[in-house]
Amino acid sequence: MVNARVERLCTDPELYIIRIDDDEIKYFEAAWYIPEGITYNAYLMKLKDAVVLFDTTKADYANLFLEKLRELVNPEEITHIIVHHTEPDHSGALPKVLEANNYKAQVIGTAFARNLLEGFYGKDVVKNFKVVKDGEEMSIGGKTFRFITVPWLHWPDTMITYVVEDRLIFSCDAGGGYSIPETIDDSDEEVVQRYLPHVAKYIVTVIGHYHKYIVQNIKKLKNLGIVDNARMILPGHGIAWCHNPRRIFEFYERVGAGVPEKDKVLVIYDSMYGFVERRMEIVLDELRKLGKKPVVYRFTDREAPAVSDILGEVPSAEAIIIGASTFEAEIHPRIRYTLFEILDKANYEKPVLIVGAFGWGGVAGRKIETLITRSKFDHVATVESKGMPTEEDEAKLREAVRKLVEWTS
Ligand SMILES: Cc1cc2nc3c(=O)[nH]c(=O)nc-3n(C[C@H](O)[C@H](O)[C@H](O)COP(=O)(O)O)c2cc1C
Repeated sequence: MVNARVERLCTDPELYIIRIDDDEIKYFEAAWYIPEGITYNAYLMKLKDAVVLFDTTKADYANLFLEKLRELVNPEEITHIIVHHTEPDHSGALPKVLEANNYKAQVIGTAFARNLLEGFYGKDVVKNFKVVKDGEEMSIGGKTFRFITVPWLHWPDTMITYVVEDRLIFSCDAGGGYSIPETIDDSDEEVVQRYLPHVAKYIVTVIGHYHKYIVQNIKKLKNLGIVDNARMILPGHGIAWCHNPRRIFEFYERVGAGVPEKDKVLVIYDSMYGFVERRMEIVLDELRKLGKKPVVYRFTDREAPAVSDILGEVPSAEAIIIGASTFEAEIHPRIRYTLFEILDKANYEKPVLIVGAFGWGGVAGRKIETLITRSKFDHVATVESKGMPTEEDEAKLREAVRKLVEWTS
């Protein structure tokens, strides 16, 4: 059941989180399988003469959101609504919130956000809209609100808000992650450790297409001197970083840059009748002999892992091994789709070994090789042969694995 949580994050300023815990969603953006669910975080700040709402929630949960909002404030008292990013998981409830507010609040966002909101919800939501530019400051309720654009993190409309006197960063999607963490903030290390892999999965699936902008935009915020001093980083999904806020942006930088975990080799393959599988047994044996720690995802007639999970593993891999069978003169469809998404969203400089099996004419290995050589990945070798691997094939596979491992050292 979808739940809502409201908690006070601090007393000075008086700041609350309204978190909708969505455990009913299956495919985020109708694409990414997330059985772990997701949260949509909005924040409410009560100041001397102002009440500021930072983002809202998904349209489906507008009534639940309003119910929780009313526990904190009469919606008509909201003076400002800051829209960091118009994707409807954050803006969907805005029309209902504005209706409950009698359109009294000023809505604040970038020029792009204004356009998108009008396109999504009509003219009413933008009739009291204030366009802000990069670096612009506004005095609200005695505090200085600085708006900083972070374009393509992950839409053109995206910005963050920095409340200068309190050193608070409201970062919306930047700093977010999948899953429904047990805690609201980062006070429990075990919760954080369980949560971080969901952050990596979120980064690659949602922001991955623009991953160079992750590093670029975080650098921009660091150069402004606001990250090192931040008291809290408050994202639109997942954990609110109230204790060690820098940690989440450091994690984002590592994922954005594809910093590998020592010895982790990501192995992905399909096998219809076990021929690719036999090759991968040899590959895995050689990898383990060389002290590597393979993480394996396989598509067979019994299992089909989520591509979103595979994507989340790419940034921290030292190297990747892709095994595929030739299927109707093409790469097997499962691997074709997985590879398409990896190249689009997790295109890193990492060594790749390709392993192929075919019946009457090898195509998959060569096609993968063409795609890999055109990407940022480094092509180490392609070992492709017919049916069941021979002793000669086995020797070639072991040699190729050794070459791959040397590449990582
Ligand atoms: C639906 C299907 C389509 C296939 N298409 C081709 C093909 O176009 N060219 C080819 O050489 N082999 C083709 N094969 C044969 C497989 O590539 C070959 O048997 C390979 O060893 C399969 O490995 P696997 O059982 O691990 O998937 C096809 C097999 C199937 C079941």
